Amino acid sequence: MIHIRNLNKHYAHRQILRDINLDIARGEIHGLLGVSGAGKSTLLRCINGLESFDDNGSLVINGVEINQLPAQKLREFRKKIGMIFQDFALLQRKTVIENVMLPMQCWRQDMRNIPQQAKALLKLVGIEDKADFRPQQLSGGQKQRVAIARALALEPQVLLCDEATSALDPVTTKSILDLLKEINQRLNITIVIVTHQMEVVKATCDRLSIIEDGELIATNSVDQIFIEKPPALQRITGDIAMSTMPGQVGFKITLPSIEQSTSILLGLATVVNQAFTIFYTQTDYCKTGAIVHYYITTEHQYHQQIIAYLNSNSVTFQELASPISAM
Ligand SMILES: Nc1ncnc2c1ncn2[C@@H]1O[C@H](COP(=O)(O)OP(=O)(O)OP(=O)(O)O)[C@@H](O)[C@H]1O
Repeated sequence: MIHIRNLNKHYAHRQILRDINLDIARGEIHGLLGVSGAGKSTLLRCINGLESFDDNGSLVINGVEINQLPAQKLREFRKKIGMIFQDFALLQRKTVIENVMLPMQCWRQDMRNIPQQAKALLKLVGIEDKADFRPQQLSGGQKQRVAIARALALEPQVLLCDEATSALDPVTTKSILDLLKEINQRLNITIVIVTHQMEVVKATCDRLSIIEDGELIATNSVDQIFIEKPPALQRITGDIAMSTMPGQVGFKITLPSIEQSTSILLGLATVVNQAFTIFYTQTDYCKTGAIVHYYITTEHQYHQQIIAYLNSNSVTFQELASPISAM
């Protein structure tokens, strides 16, 4: 659906995006995660055709190469891409339904059907009763629903979300994310979500890319990224470095479900004669289920048995730093 190859972007002499290569499948919800200034929004604007990029790069959406597309063709192409923003970008002097009708009026569709189509969109996003309100009479979540309805007005194939829930409280964020998932399922729209909120990615996205200083550092399914926790993700989450007590060995064990945890931990207890302690646990609730990270310590004599046991059960693990070996 979206194929990006060797995409570089400069502002004046400063390079903002570096050799981005990324494939996003039709119907996927893809997250772009990174710290502030990493280049997420710039990449989103390139996908939307709002920003140009270096000549040698390629960005193909639904079979159309958009690099250097003539202006009129680009305008036509952009009809198929909807976008929503953190600040909603609604016209304050127009009513809710007028905001939703605007893109259809601009593109001169059959004017008779427009009010009916706009009402259907408001129903889809759950605010048909607010059609005649003005944006300032709505809550943040309701405003974002209007923005989503307007973004869907031209029946886009792709919906781009730029920090769309960053200004919302957790409960409203969840309701907007649920709506995006419903739209993705019902309309089979490909969704790209730019965010710095880890919970948004976990709850909503199928796959995830991490951007750091303009470079795409990691791309994978969300659960695989949270199982592997590459250093780029740890830099965003600010994970604390755990170490063991002197004379002990420590491991971070990652298990892809709570059910699997029980059997692995029971097996581990047998291997070390029950002599281990779980001193910290952390759970990542992803769209596909819970990924649990256990931090354990045990006596040094069990070091090799634990490694053999974890390897034989294909468990993802990391050894924790030991103060003894560091001395
Ligand atoms: N129009 C512009 N002119 C010059 N530099 C720009 C422009 N737009 C963005 N930048 C720079 O490009 C870099 C990436 O910005 P971008 O907005 O893409 O980052 P981001 O990851 O989306 O950050 P945030 O999460 O804060 O929105 C930043 O250093 C920013 O200062």
